[in-house]
Amino acid sequence: MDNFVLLVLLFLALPAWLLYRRWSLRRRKLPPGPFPPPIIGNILQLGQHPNRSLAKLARTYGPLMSLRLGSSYAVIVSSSEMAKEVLQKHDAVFSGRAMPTCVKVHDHHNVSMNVIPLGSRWRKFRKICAEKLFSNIRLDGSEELRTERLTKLREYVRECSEGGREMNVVEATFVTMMNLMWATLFSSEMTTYDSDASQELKEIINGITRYMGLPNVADFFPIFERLDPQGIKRKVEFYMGKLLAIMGDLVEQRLKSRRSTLHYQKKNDFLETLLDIHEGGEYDLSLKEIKHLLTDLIIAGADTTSSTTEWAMTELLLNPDKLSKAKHELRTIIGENKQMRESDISRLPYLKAVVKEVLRCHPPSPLLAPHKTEEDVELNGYIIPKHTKVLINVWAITKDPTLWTDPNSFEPERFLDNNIDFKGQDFELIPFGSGRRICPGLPLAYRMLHVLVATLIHNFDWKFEVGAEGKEAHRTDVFGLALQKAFPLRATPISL
Ligand code: HEM
Repeated sequence: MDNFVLLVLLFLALPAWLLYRRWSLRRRKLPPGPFPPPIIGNILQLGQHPNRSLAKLARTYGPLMSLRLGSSYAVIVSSSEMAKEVLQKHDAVFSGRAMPTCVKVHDHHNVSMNVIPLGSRWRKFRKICAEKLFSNIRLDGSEELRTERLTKLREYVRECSEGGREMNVVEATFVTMMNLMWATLFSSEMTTYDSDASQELKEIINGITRYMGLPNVADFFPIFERLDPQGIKRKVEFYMGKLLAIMGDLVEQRLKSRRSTLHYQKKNDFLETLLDIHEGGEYDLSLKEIKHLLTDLIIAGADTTSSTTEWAMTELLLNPDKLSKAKHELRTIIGENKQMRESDISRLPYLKAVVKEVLRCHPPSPLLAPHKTEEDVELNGYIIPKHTKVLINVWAITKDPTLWTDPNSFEPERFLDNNIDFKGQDFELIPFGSGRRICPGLPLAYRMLHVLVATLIHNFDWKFEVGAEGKEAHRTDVFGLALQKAFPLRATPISL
């Protein structure tokens, strides 16, 4: 066929295709959306900051919007009312997971709680998390382990202060957060500040989260899945392999100690609980499932918690009046030179408001994790077909001027005279999601976020220069698995 005939065919096919699309849209009453150019659809409209681009498109097409991303169809939810419909009223239908191609490595896609569909295995993981890992009793039991790690953070900040050293806040919070997680999971210390081990672990976790967060051609066009043209799956396979091997070693060592030590003293951590379940009869939990579950908890908890703490410090340093209020509250209620405990959180309304406001301004998962419909469902007069990818634009909701006065300014005070919380009931603030797929680590993240921020400000002032680039440059973010700061925060602590 020569080029001319091909051109004529294309010329004739395009209007026919447009007519067909209009007809099928009308017939199926899909939500409205921007026109999808042939083949690529609306991919290019996602841009570098999909949360912002989608929020802008939603201003034209409404809170329930259709997009064609390559060969897949997606619906974007952009208002608190629609989020409530999706995550509360029709939760069961919308709680499937759109499986990213890159997690199909080391059999993770068949075992990982983060990506497997609702079903008996997923329910088992969620029950174990809720009852055995993240219940208040369990978390109270492991608090001492976390307090020790916070004391080390305090010592490290003091050392920086005595040496007049500038601190890279995200490095320090990452190490502390990893140590808090490691303490809770394994009652051991993973890394020390400025050490090679901390760099290696950071590289592995950053590698996984960076590559998982990249837009992948193979997700838009499944025919490229095997080819993996951007090499994303190969990279995730490499880093995931390393993390699974670390988990495997920890599990093996613990099993060995449990079996070889005569008067073995049980530890107060998640791994001990998981191995007790594995050896007892309450749930059928294999060693493979334990390794993948631990890997999931680390991947899901790492960047989200440390980047939120970095954002909190950034906003407090950019708003010294808010920093003074938070510090004053800590020093009057907890006392000078004392370390706050997790049980003190409820006595610190301003600190709680700071954490809420940070999660509102900088939700770490701005589109949550992609959901998927399990069957056809009617919503707001439209039909959402089975297997539709559903993105909930939490970022758009937290910047909605009809819900929030002056939504772009950092105002913890907005939370002082109401009970709005981020635990999944108030749909204007759902950084952890809501419904069946709500973040299971929320109770641990809640504790860690408050005590991390408190430890950094309670007994320290901070020398921080905004610089010629201006305040807004410090608020620039990079879209990925977690919404990270574009430039790391550096500031010098001064002991009080
Ligand atoms: C600031 C901290 C955190 C934020 C903002 C956050 C947010 C989220 C979000 C938005 C989701 C997806 C919800 C959805 O699909 O609708 C999620 C899922 C998840 N999170 Fe978190 N998370 C945080 C910390 C943690 C921690 C500390 C852990 C564990 C130690 C954790 C474990 C998980 C897991 C396992 C899932 C997958 C659940 C499932 O698909 O059933 N997260 N998280």
